[in-house]
Amino acid sequence: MVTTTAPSSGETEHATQHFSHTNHHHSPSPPSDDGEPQHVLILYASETGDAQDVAERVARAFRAHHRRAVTISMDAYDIADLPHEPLLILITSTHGRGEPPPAMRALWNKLIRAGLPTHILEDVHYSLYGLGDSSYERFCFAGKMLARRMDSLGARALVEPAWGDERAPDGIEETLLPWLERTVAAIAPYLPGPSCSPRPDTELPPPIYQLEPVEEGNVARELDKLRVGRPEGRGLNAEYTDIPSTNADTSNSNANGIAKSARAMVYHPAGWQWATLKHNKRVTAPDWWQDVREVELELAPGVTYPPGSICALQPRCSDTEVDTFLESNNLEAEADKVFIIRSTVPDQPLPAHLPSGPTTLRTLLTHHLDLRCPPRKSFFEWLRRLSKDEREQERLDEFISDPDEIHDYSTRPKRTSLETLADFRMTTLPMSHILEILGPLRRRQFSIASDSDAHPGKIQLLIALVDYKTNLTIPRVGLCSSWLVTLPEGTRIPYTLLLPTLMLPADDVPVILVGPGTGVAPMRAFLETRVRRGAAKDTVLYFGFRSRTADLYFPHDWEEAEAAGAHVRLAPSRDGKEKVYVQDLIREDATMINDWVTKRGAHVYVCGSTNSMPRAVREAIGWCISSDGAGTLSAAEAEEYVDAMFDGDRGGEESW
Ligand SMILES: Cc1cc2nc3c(=O)[nH]c(=O)nc-3n(C[C@H](O)[C@H](O)[C@H](O)COP(=O)(O)O)c2cc1C
Repeated sequence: MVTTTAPSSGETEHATQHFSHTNHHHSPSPPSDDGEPQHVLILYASETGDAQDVAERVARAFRAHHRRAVTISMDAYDIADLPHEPLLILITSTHGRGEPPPAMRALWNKLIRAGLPTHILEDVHYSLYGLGDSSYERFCFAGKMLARRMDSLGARALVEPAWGDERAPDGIEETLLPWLERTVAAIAPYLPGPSCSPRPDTELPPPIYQLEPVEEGNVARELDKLRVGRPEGRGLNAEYTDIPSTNADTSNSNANGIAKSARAMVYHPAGWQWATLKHNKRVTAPDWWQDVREVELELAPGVTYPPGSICALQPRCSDTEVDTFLESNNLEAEADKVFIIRSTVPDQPLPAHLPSGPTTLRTLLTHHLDLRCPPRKSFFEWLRRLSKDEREQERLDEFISDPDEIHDYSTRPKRTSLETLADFRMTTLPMSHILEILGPLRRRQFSIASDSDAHPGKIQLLIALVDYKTNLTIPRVGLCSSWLVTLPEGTRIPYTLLLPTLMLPADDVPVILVGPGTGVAPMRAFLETRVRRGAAKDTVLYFGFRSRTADLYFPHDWEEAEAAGAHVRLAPSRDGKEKVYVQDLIREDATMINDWVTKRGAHVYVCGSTNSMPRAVREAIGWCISSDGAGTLSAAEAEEYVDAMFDGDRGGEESW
């Protein structure tokens, strides 16, 4: 919402400061002596890894054509360089309700400032690919907005933008391949390189990372280099932090001294902090099908956060899975050797998920790389390049040529990369390419369930242990939640805070909060804030759950909020003869809802783990304000009214 609004005129003043014409020294591609571009720059914004995977595939396509390509996440890019990028590829997904992924937000907010000269990007030639899901109302909206803004600032599209739809029968491949072909054909001729035929897809390319060994005596010195004078901005945006002893991983008794010193460090990107796990208690009944945890983290003194903030946690892979990987790829002897990762591609900074100081393969597999992610097409392409077994090659060719095969084999049953490797046991991953083949271990985001002032120095979360069955024999469990539930109290864990996408209005404006299941987490934070600010009587919470004895979270808080004057409406769907849902209770309160919405400008926030619930809530509110309920509007007018609330800033939805 905030990120997609039009620029306000108040921002005009400093708008051009972000696009310094003289600031060339950050440029990843200083023009060569004759001014020709040396590489194509691929800027991507990705939250769950798809757009990053596409960016790397695009870079490999250019390299296969003997052209240089540099990939940088948008949040690690200095926008001052943008006007000086002659050849640019932009790749972004869309999140929220048609919003840019967090990695695009800073760049986007600068791009939409009013007062930017309309020719500021006139030297930029670009090609753009957006990823999305057509079941969302605003399909590929972030990519579409970005393309429009690039054009309005004078940039020239070399190729028509294309949109990848994960719902399409062939997924994104349907549009990606033709777009990629056109993009390479349009851009490669401007880049230096031989005109010989491209490297075949099945040939292993030279590695883009070099693993430079570090001698035992130099580990501390290399770490100091990182600590002292750590440069700001892109490139070295990581730091090392000693893991407190409760977190020390002592499972590998073979580890030598060097390995231990490196393993005692866990990298975390700039902006991450450490918290102590204070509580991790199950709040669903012991015999209930779902294990939901109330988790409390204690923060460093002085850390506060606005209501509605999100807490991101970096999970870790289990020692057993890491050992399985090492063993099946014959890499046990390499596991604890210390090295520094260097990029072999000129101007290519290390991506944020890779540590810029000494590390080991074991550390990388535990904290940085994802062994659980269902393999994408690029993973099968890598296996095909590495495979020497004819039968496996045939099977891999089937996967590569038919997106349906990948969907049935990995996406739908959520087969992990590790399990896939076990199926292709004749093919092993070499140390030289592992960092390219395995994607980043992604942070997981949780809505904070507490108000910062009501719980000073604490973050409370409500986390459901994700486990479900597919057609695979071993049940699937979520990496982050399964890791969290094993942690003893007192464990130190890294976290970062993301700003809210839903924001409370002024205290005299009524607020309607709707949160079934664990979707109640941010609603509980909002309710606490409103009670603390004396706005309880103008706040109503609708909380849906199955049964009072099984999954009624935070029961005492609801009593306290009611005592303070708030309206708390509980909807247990299985306790009575008739099922009760949040939307039923909203209809029961038609008079109040109509008054609050149509006369007092109420805001509505909805959060939950289903796609149909937000629509049902909108319909219920529409009914309340229509002449069928307690209002005066026709059904069509009421629907339009509610949609306008959500399109503007009076409504917010978060679903997953
Ligand atoms: C919470 C959530 C919200 C999403 N919202 C939208 C949306 O509004 N429009 C859209 O086209 N795609 C939407 N998507 C689909 C993503 O854009 C798509 O899954 C994409 O492949 C993710 O790429 P990434 O992993 O690089 O972030 C959403 C996905 C999630 C998980």
